[in-house]
Amino acid sequence: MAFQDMVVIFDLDGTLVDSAPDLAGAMNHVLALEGHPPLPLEKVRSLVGNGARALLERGFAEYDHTDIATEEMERHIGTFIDWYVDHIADDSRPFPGCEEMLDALAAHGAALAVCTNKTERLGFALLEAIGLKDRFETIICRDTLATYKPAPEPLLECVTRTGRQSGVMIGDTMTDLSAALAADMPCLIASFGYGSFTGEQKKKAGWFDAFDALPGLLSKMCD
Ligand SMILES: O=C(O)COP(=O)(O)O
Ligand SMILES: [Mg+2]
Repeated sequence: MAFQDMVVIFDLDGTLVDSAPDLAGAMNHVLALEGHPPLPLEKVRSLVGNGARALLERGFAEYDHTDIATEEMERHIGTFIDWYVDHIADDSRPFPGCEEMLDALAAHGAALAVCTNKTERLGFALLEAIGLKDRFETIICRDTLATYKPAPEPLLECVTRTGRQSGVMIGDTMTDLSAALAADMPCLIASFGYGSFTGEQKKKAGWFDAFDALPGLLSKMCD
């Protein structure tokens, strides 16, 4: 496989972008309205990876606030999203070396894609706000297709849409690794991301500690 045959598919939260500060802001806004104290940033980081609903459910669960009625949860999600849209990149930034790494991969001829479990509304807004949106040939969000990660289809769709022969998933949580395994695609995990993995799960992915290592790792996969 050569770079020209490959689409490199990036997860967004916790992989390209350190978005936890603004996600924490939105979550703590909702929690405060319900009389709960704010959760620390480190805790929120560990809860990100499956979309807004799962994030809120996990946040409320930290206060043993479970069995929330569907209508009530929809209201919380609405409040969360309204706040988050207004603050989407107050403190969210690409992880160090992100732009340089994307430049290097593009220069090698790789196609670049995003596959995120954020909805299109939030995913596009975040990528636009941090100036990365135009770098990607295709962006697949949670509501772009009928299925979302950990289903394999969104990853396979990135390959189809870019017309490349194969894809490599770059992510930070088990959601990304499971999707890649289901799509029979190699997966590299950012150690600086938000995921947690068992020893067995760790062995199923390649790992990198900083973006400057990524072009070299991918180039080895091309050999
Ligand atoms: O917003 C989330 O919870 C997940 O988003 P990601 O798929 O880009 O990590
Ligand atoms: Mg992620």
